[in-house]
Amino acid sequence: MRLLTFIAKESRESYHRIILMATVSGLANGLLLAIVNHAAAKVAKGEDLTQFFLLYMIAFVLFLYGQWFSFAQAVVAIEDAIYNIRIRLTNKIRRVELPFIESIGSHSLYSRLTQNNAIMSQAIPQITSAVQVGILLVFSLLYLGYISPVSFVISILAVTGSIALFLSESRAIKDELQVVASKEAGYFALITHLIEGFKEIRLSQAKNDAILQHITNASQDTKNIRIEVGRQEVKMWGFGRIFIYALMPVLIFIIPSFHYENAADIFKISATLLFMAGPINILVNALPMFNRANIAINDLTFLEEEMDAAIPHEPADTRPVSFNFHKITLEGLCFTYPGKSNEALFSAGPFQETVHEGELLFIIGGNGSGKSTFLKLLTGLYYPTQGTIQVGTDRVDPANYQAYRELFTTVFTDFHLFDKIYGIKNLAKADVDYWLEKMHMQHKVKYQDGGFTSTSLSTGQRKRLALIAAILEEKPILILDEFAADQDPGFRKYFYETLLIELKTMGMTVIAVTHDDHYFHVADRVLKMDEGRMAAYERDDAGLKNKHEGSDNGN
Ligand SMILES: Nc1ncnc2c1ncn2[C@@H]1O[C@H](COP(=O)(O)OP(=O)(O)OP(=O)(O)O)[C@@H](O)[C@H]1O
Repeated sequence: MRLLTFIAKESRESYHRIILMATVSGLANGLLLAIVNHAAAKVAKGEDLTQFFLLYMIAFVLFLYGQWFSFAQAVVAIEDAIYNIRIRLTNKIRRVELPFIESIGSHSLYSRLTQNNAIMSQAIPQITSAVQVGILLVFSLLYLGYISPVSFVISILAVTGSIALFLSESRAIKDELQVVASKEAGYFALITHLIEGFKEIRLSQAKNDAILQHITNASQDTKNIRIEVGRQEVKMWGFGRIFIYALMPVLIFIIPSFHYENAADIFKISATLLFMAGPINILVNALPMFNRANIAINDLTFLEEEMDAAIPHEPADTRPVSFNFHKITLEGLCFTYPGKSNEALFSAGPFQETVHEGELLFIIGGNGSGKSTFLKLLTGLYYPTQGTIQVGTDRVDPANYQAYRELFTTVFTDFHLFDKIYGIKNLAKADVDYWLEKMHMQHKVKYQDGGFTSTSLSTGQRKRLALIAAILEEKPILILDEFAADQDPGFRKYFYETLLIELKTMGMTVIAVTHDDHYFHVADRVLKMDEGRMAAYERDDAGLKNKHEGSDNGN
C-alpha cells in the first residue's frame, strides 16, 4: 500500500513499534472474543468464571493500551511524514531553476502542494483506524479458523474475492479521481483569475458573466465526475457492509447442513461474525480515503521528481565560492525558451557584451524584444543554452552559478515585496531610515521588527520599498527592470538624475531596462535589444553619436 510505504519512508517514528502494538491490540481483541465465547459456554454449565474474568481484564488492558499507543503513534508518524515532505518540497522549491517555476505556473504549484497536504491530513484518522481494525480483523479470522477451519476457509475465500473486487473497482475510481484532481487544479486557476482580475471583472458585466459561466461549466464537469466516483464508492461501501451479513447465513445455515458443526461452535461463529461487523464498517468507510490519499501521495511524488529534475546537480567545486567583480564578459551567450515539444519559442542572443564595475548601463528596446530575458540570462536565473560568462578571468559554470548570482540584486517588473527584509544580517535602522528618506517614503512607512510597517501602498511606492531592500543587500550589481515606469514625473526625474548617480558614486554597477528616452543621457552606455539581439544604438542626446560596442557582434 503506497500510503503505508510513504509513512514508513517519511516518518522517523518507529513503524515497527506501531505495527507491533496494533498487532498486540488485535491479538488481545481476538482473545477477548475467545474469552467471552468460552465464558458464555461455561455460564451455561454453571462453572466458576473468575479465571475468565481475570483473563478478560488482562486482554482488555492490552487491547486498550495497544489501541491507544498505536493510534497515538500513528498520528505522530503521519503528521511527521506530512511535515517532512512539506519541508523537503519547500526546500526543493527554493532550489529549482526559474524556468521550472515559469513552466509549471505558480498557481498550479500552490494548489498541488496545499490540496495534497490537506487531503493527507484529512485522511489520517480514518486510515489509522482502518489499519488498526484491519489487524483486528485478521485476528478475528484466525480465531474463526481456530473454532471452525471450514468457516475460516470460506471466509478467507470471501475476503480474497472482496479484496480483488475492491482493487478492480478502485482502479477505475482512481483514474476518475485523477481527473477530479486536475479539474480541481483548473478550478483553482479560474478562481485565481476571478480574484486577481477582480477589478476588470467588476467593471464589465459581460466579462463577469462569461467567467462565471466558465467556472460553472468547469465545476459542473467536476461535479459529474465526483457523482460518478461517489456512486462507485457507495457500491463498494454497500458491498463491504453487506459482506458480513451475506457470509453469516452461509456459515450458520448452509455449511452446517453439509458439514457437522456442534451447536456451541455455531454460537461462537455467529458471535465472531457479529463482532467483525463493526470493524468491517470502519474499514469500508475508510476505503475512499485510501484512494484519495494514494493519489495525493502519487502527485506529490511526481511533483518532487519534476523538481529533482529541475534542480541542478552541481559538481563539487574546489574553487573559491565568491567572485571578485570588476568586469563581466558574455561570450556568444544564447538562451531559448523551449515549447511543449521542445520547439524554440523565442531565442535570445548570441550576446557579446562586457559590463564594467561602476557602469551605469541602460537597456532599451520594444516590447517582447528580449530585455527581461537578457537580464535573467545575465543574472544567472537562466542557464545559457550556448556561450560562456566570465567574471574577470574566472569562468562561470554550473558549479559556481550560485556564487555568480550573488553578485546581483534586482527589482524586476514583477518584483515581490517581502514582509521582512530577509537575508541581511545586522541591518542598522539608520541605514533603512536613510534610504526611506531618499525614496521620499519616510512619512509613509517606518522600519520596524525587521520589515516595513506597511506594504499596502501604491505600486510606485511598493517599488520604492523593493528598491530600498535591494540596495540594502549591498550587492555589487543592481538590476532594474522598468523601475521608473510606475513613478510620477517628479520622482522619475529625481530617480534618473540624482538617485542613479548616487548609486553609481557609491560604486554600484547599475543595469536598467528603460523606455524613458528623456534620460538616456544619464547612462554611460545604452544597449538596444531587437528581436532577441543587441542591435546598434545611436545616441543623439547632446549631439553625441556613439555606436555602442555591442554593435560589432554581427547585428
Ligand atoms: N517563460 C517564457 N516562456 C516562453 N516564452 C517566453 C517566456 N517569457 C518570455 N517569453 C517570450 O520571450 C520574448 C521576450 O520576452 P521578454 O519578456 O524578454 O521581452 P521584453 O523585451 O522584456 O518585453 P517588455 O518590454 O514587454 O517587458 C517574448 O516574445 C515572450 O513571448
